[in-house]
Amino acid sequence: MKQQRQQRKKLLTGDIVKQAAIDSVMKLSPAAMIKNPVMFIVEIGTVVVLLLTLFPSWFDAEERFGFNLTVFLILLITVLFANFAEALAEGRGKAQADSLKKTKREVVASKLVNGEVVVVQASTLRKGDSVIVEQGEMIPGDGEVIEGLASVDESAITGESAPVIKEAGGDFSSVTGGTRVVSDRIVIRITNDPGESFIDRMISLVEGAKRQKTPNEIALNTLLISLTLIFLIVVVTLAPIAKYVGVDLEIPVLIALLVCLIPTTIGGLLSAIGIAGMDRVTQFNVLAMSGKAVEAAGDINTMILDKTGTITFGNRMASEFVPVGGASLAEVAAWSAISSVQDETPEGRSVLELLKKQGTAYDTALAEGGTFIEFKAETRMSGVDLTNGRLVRKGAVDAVKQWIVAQGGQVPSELDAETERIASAGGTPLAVAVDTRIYGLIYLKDTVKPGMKERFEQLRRMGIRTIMCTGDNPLTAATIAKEAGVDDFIAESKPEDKIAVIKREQAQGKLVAMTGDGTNDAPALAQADVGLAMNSGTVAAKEAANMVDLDSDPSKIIEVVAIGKQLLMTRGALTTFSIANDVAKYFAIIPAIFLLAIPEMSVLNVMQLGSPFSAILSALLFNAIIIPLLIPLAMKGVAYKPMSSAKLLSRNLVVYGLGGVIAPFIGIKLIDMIVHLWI
Ligand SMILES: Nc1ncnc2c1ncn2[C@@H]1O[C@H](COP(=O)(O)OP(=O)(O)OP(=O)(O)O)[C@@H](O)[C@H]1O
Ligand SMILES: [K+]
Ligand SMILES: [Mg+2]
Repeated sequence: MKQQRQQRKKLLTGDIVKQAAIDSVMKLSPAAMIKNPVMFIVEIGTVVVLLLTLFPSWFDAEERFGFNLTVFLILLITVLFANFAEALAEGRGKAQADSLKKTKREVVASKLVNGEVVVVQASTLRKGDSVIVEQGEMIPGDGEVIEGLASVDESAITGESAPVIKEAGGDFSSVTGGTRVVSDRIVIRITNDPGESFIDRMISLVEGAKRQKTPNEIALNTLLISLTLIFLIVVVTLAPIAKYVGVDLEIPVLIALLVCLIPTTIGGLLSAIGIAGMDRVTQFNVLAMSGKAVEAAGDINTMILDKTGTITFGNRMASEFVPVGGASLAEVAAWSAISSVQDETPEGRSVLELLKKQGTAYDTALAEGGTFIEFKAETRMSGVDLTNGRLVRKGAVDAVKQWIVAQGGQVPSELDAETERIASAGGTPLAVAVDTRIYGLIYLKDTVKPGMKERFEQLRRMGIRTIMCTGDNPLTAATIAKEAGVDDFIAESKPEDKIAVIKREQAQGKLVAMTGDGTNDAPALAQADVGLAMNSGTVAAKEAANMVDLDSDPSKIIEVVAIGKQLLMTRGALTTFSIANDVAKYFAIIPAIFLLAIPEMSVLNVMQLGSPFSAILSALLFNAIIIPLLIPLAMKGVAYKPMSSAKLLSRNLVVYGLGGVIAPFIGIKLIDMIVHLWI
C-alpha cells in the first residue's frame, strides 16, 4: 500500500512537463487568455510589437528590427512562462484523472427488480435501484449497503490496498462505485444518478474542470486588474507628456515599460498557486469539494474534535470489571456479557473479548430471544430486554444513574468513587445495571495518540483554539483533554451539542472546522466552515461535508488546516514579492527611458546600466524569467512554520517585500552586464 501511495506522489514526471509545454502554447488562444486579464494585456502587447517588428511602415515607426524583435520574443516567453506555470500545476491532476477514468470502465450490474435479478449495464442504474454484488465483482455505483457484510477493495480511489469491511446499518455502510467486493455478498441501494458519482466528482475535481475562482482569488484578481489599469493609463498618458517636453517614446519601449510595471509575476502564478494548493490536499488523500474549502481551512479559528478515534486511538477496550454495592465480580462479569452479546460496537465486542482473555466462563443463554437495545449516542446506553421481563443496561454512568432512578432503584454509594478512579485515569467507565440495581462498572481503556500534545501546541501557535467534544463523562474528558493538551472540552455531549458549539463560535465571527463520520454528524459537518468527513462514513456525512478523507483519519484535519494556511501564505508572499518587484523595476526602467531621449541626464543612470536599450531589455527579461524561477515556490508553497497570523505577516513582509525590492536590482544588473556584451 505504501508503494501505491508513493506512486501517486511521484506524478510530476517528464510526461507532465512535456504536456505542460504543449499546453502553454495552446493556452495562447485569446479565449483562454482573457481569463487572466494581466497576462492578456501582455499578449496584446506581444502582438502589437510583432506587427511593429514586421511592418514598421504601417505605424510610421522607426525601423529598429533587432530591438523590436527581441522585445517581442521576451514578451512571448513571458506569456508562455505564465501559461506553463498553470499547465504544470494542472498536469498532476490530469494524470490522476486519467487513471481514475480507467476505473470507470463499463460494468454490468445485477439489479433487483421485484425480487428477481436482472442483468443491466451499470450506466442505466438510477438512484433508489437495488443491486446485488458478489465476491470478485465491481460495485456498479455509489450506494449504501442495505443487506449483508463484505470486504471491499477501495484501492482504486484511496490507493490503499488493504480491504475494508462494509456492512448494512451503522457508520460503515457507504460504498463507492468502481471499488471491488473481495469477499462475501452485499445488497446495495444506489444513491446517485449516472454522472454524479463520487468518482465522477473526483475526476472533475482533480482535473480542475469545475475549478471556480475562490472569493479570495477574485478579490486579488480585482486588485491586480486595477493596478494594471492604473499603469495602462500612466503609460498611455506618458507618451504625449514626453512628446510635449520633446522626448519621443517609441511604442515597443512603452509596451516594455507597461509590462514591467503591471503585476505579471503574481498574475502569471496566481492560478498555479491555487491549483497546486488543491493538489497538495489531494495528494494527501483528502478530496476538497472546492478551493474555497481549502482556503477556509487556512483561516480557521476554532477546531472541534471528538475524543474517541480522533484524539485517542478509539479502540476503547474493556480492561477490568469493577463490582459495586455488594455485587460479586462474577455477577458484574455475567451481566456485562449478557448486555454485550448483541452489541456490535468495538466497546461491546471488547467486553466478551476480555472475558475470553481472562478465561472467565460466561453464559449468555439468558439473552436469547430478548429485545436488543442498540447503542445510541443520544441515550449513551445499550442492552437487552430479556424474555423473562428483566431489563439489562450498560452505558455512560450518568445515563445509567438516571435510568436506575427512573426505574425506582438506588445508586450504590461507592459508585462515584470507582467512577472517579477510572475517569481520572482517562478511562471510560460504563455502568452495568439490571432492573433497579447497579452491579458495577466496566473499565474501558483508550490511549491518546502519540504526538497529540505537539500538534495542539502547533495549532495554538497558529492561533487556533481546539475544543474536544465527547459523549464521555466530565472527568474522563478532563483527563484526556489535559493529556492531549486541547484548549477546552465539552463532556457528556450529544450530537446536537456539536452544532450548538459550532453556531456559538460562528456567532462570534469565527471560522470553525470539524470532522465526523456518522449520519448524526451530518448537520454539524454542513454547519462547520470546514467539514471533513471520513470516507468510511455514511453517505449523509460525506454529502454534508466539503472535504472527504479517503484514509478516514480524523486527525488529518490538522494537516488540512496547515495546507490551507500555506496556500494563503504563498499567495500573499508572492503578491508582496511581485508588487515590490514592479516598484524596483520602475526605478530601473524609467531613468533608462529618459536617458534614451536626453543622453545628458546621465545622473539618472544610478544602476550604471550599459545602455538605455540594454536596460529596458534587461528589466523585461528579468520580468519574464522571474516567473519560471518562482514556479517551484508556487507549486510547493512557501516554507511554513506554525505561528500567529500577525507574526507571519510581518515576517513575510520583510522576506518577500524586501527581497522583492532587492532582487530586481541584482538580477537586472547581472542581465545587463551580459546583454550589454552583444548590443
Ligand atoms: N457500546 C456501548 N454501550 C453502552 N454505552 C456506550 C457504548 N459505547 C459508548 N458508550 C457510552 O456512551 C458514551 C458516548 O459514546 P459516543 O461514542 O457517542 O461518544 P462520542 O459522542 O462520539 O464522543 P467520543 O467519540 O469523544 O467518545 C461513551 O462515553 C460511553 O460512556
Ligand atoms: K511586471
Ligand atoms: Mg465517537
